[in-house]
Amino acid sequence: MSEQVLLQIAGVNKRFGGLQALSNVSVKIMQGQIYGLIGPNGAGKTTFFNVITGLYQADTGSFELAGKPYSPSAPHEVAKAGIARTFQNIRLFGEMSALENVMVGRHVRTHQGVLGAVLHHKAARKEEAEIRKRAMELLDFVGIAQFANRTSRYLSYGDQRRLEIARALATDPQLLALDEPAAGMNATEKLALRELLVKIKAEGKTILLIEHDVKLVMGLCDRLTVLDYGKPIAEGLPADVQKNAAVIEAYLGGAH
Ligand SMILES: Nc1ncnc2c1ncn2[C@@H]1O[C@H](COP(=O)(O)OP(=O)(O)OP(=O)(O)O)[C@@H](O)[C@H]1O
Repeated sequence: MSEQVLLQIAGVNKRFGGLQALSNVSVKIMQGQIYGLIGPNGAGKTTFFNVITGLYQADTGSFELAGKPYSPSAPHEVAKAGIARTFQNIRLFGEMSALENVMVGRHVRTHQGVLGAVLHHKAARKEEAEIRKRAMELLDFVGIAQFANRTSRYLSYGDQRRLEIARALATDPQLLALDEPAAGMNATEKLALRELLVKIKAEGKTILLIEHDVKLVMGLCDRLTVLDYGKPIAEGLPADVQKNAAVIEAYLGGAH
């Protein structure tokens, strides 16, 4: 199988006042990989996600997705370019049904404007039916089709996380960026999440994963980068990173 680079990011710096939150961070993620980003609290992982998804502007850095430069200047532009993300703190539309949440995600890829939808043009109606169908398929794919019509805030925590992933997948992303998807999950939910991520990978998607659960990261990721105080201190295969002295010192040897 010929390996292709999907995401290449080089030389990212980001400063908040006196704090250098990211120092010369670079990653190269190959198509179809699950790539992990780990590090102790405050290491800069979420800041890096926010930079690559357009929520924060980097001070420096170059960004390439599938061989094309992209400019992470605004979240909707990033979604159009083919990156979808979830958040550390779940951000669903709580009063909307599970199905509606996924349909909203799908709208990034649709053609009829808001006006078409409002006026219920024939083409808009047809597109809406297609969106609904695809959204149902995605709910089924993540394993919560039976809750399609349930108001999303009444879903269990694990199912809300699955719903967030379904909504992100609805944009047909080339890269799915997950910010601590296992946070707050019990062991059974984590196991199910792991299976879901393996299934998403099997569909040919590329995943960038921030995760605190080291066992999950080590078992799932093809490669990973470790950040500490905003600096990359190791990069490579999980088995090698696990043995790296700087990593053990900074992270694995501590709370884990
Ligand atoms: N908007 C901001 N303004 C000022 N400082 C910020 C901002 N966002 C993040 N920081 C700081 O940047 C550093 C990196 O934070 P970040 O949230 O990226 O770390 P993290 O690795 O994701 O941590 P955690 O594992 O706890 O989520 C921290 O010191 C944090 O306080």
